[in-house]
Amino acid sequence: MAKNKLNKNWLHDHINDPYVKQAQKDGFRARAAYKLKEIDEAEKLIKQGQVIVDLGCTPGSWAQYTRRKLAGKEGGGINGTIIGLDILPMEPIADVHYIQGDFREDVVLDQLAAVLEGRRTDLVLSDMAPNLSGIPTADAARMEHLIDLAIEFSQMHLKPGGALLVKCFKDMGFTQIVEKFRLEFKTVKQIKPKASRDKSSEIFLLGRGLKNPVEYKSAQDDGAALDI
Ligand SMILES: C[S@@+](CC[C@H](N)C(=O)[O-])C[C@H]1O[C@@H](n2cnc3c(N)ncnc32)[C@H](O)[C@@H]1O
Repeated sequence: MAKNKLNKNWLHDHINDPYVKQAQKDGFRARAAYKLKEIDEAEKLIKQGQVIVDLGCTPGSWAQYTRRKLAGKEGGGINGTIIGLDILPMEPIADVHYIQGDFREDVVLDQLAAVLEGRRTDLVLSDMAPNLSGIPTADAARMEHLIDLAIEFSQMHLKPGGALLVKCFKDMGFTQIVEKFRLEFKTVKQIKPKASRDKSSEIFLLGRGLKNPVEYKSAQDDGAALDI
């Protein structure tokens, strides 16, 4: 199909999408908020007082939803901690600690660890998706790499009873990713929320309860890069 026609079809679908309209009404920056809302309502993931890490947070609709769930009744601050991370800049959201950086870099992992100050998290969310090259094997490898890193991060920073929710694509190394989840988590669930477009192969994996939590060590703790 010609590129112009594809763009027109996308625009038509976008304008008529009920979740896009709802997001505008509810003040969410993206329709993606409803994917997290649906999963959260079914799985009871987000609770007051939690420490939550939101990987790939820009433009911020998951962080907005999470913030609303942790907000106090009187509309003051939040009861809990939200840390968002993305390569791209994000317009600030009150009470959300935002870090700009690439999750694949050790220095960024150390920044996240510094903000956590030794606290283990209750919930790690990852809606990260790599820039696609159009080469299926390369794209699957990039997706798998991001999810491997999210699993490693969870082993080091999740509470033993915590949960990791990641976005996957059925046509991007999905079987291997499910296997890895089963190795690392006590329960694993596949979830396709209604807000996730039918024609997309997008699916979410929810892992609960770590089988092999490990202690966090920064690259510097390993003595890897000292130049003195
Ligand atoms: C689908 S968007 C996330 C939408 C977000 N959950 C929301 O509700 O607004 C995916 C995000 O993942 C980010 N991303 C992709 N690779 C990343 C990486 N290596 N490190 C950090 N962020 C990354 C992208 O920049 C993009 O903003």
